[in-house]
Formats: sequence, C-alpha cells, structure tokens
Amino acid sequence: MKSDIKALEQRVLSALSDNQNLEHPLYDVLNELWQYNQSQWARIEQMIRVSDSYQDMIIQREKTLGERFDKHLRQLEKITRISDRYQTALREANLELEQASYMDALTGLPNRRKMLRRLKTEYEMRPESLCLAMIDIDHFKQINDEFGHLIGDDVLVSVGNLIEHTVGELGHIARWGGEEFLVIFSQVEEQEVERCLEQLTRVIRDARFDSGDDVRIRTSISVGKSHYQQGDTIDSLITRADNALYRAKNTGRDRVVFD
Ligand SMILES: Nc1nc2c(ncn2[C@@H]2O[C@H](COP(=O)(O)OP(=O)(O)OP(=O)(O)O)[C@@H](O)[C@H]2O)c(=O)[nH]1
Repeated sequence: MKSDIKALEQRVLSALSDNQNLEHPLYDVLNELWQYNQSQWARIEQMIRVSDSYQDMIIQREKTLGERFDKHLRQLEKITRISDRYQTALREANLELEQASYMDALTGLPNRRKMLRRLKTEYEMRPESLCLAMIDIDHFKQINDEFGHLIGDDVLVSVGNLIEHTVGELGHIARWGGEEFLVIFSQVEEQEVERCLEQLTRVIRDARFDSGDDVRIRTSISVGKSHYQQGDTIDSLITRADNALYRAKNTGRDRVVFD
C-alpha cells in the first residue's frame, strides 16, 4: 500500500514537471493540491520531531528525578541508621545513669536513695513484717587517722562486703552514709534476724583487714535493730533503729541492741 502511494506520488510529480501539461485544465488544481499535500507532510514531520524531542525531555526528566529520589532515599536510610544508633546509645547512657544514681560509688552497694525506695515498696506491701538494722563501724575515725583515708576506704568496702555476704538472702543491704550501713529484713522470723545480726558482729570482730604493711587492722560494729510496731511509719522505724544504735554505742559498742 505504501509503495502504491510512492508510485502515485512519482506519477503526479512527473506529470507536474512535464511542460506539455502546463496548459492542461487540471494542471493548476493538481499543482495546488500537490503543494498543499507537501506542506501537510512537512507539518506532520515537524510535529513528529517536536513529539520525539518532548518524549526525550520527559525520559531525561524522569531519569533525573529517579536519581534524585534514590539519592534522597539513601540519605534518609543513612540518617535513620544514625538515629537508631543514637537512640540505642542514649538508652544505654540513661540506664547507666539511672543505675549510677542508685549505687554507692565506693562500695558498689545500693545507696540511701535506692534503699528508701525499697523501704517504701516493702512498707506499702507488708509493713508488719519489716525489720531494720542500722550498722555503724566503731571508732572508724581512728582507722582513718592511723592508716589514712585510702586504707579507711578499703576497710569500709571490706566491711560492706562482709555484711552483704553474711546477711545473704535474708535481707537487703545499702550504704546509708559515711561508715553506716542499713539492712532491711522482710518476712524473716525475728529470732533469725537476731541470730544473723549476732553472727555479723562476730564476723567483723574476727576479721583482719589489710593496712598496706605488716599491721592487720581490727574493728567492730555496733548495730541497732527496730521491728515494726503498730502505727510505725518509715521514719519512726528508722529513728527507732538509730536510737537502738545509739544505745549500742553508749553501752560499749561491738554489740546488737534490739528495740
Ligand atoms: N575513709 C573514709 N572515711 C569516711 C568515709 N565516710 C565517713 N568517713 C569517716 O568516718 C569517720 C566517722 O567518725 P565518727 O562519726 O567520729 O565516728 P567513729 O570514729 O566511727 O566513732 P563511733 O561511731 O562513735 O564509734 C570520720 O572520720 C569520717 O571522715 C569514707 O567514705 N571513707
């Protein structure tokens, strides 16, 4: 079909180029139709060229947009990874900070803050089974004065360890402050608490602590114990343990005084 049109065009063209046809009555009409036809073809070709270049432009643009989108996606993934790492580090740092705020830096034992929290929880659950032991190292100032504060620190840590080890599962120990420790006993028979505290004074009395040279340091502890009584608050329980400790100090030290 296409070759027929080519042949037809060829015939029209040769007819129009033949001077003998110039006088033919249809020559002008045919010539005009031919010119019009040619200009239409030129327009169609022009439109095809415009359309092609437009398509090229769109393809190019999509490519550029795609590349930019990929780039942004990669950046976003990178930022997400950094943010994940940052959040994990932040969580870990917060956890460490929280643990540090409840721990005594010297002995590694729970501190007063942590103990008060535990005390509150135990008190809210079953106050009637609460028993406190306030423990203080005797004449600790003399150890510091004689051997220095660093050795004093070592003794403090060792006494803390011995208390923790001796009390074991029976209670919870904390460094209450200075050379003072507090133990909470909950749901432990009173007699068993008393046996444990008596054993504790023996353990510390028998212990020998390193002084850095040949001398071995000896010390002892005084203990004041309070047991929940009707109407007790956390404060009054602590005060009664403190008062018992005071009596232990005043009656010769190295002993347990029960309230
Ligand atoms: N090395 C050291 N000493 C401490 C620490 N905290 C408190 N002390 C010392 O503990 C001593 C407590 O002295 P005092 O309150 O007079 O009591 P004490 O000498 O133990 O005498 P009594 O309690 O009456 O038997 C002081 O010399 C404090 O400086 C500590 O973390 N490290």
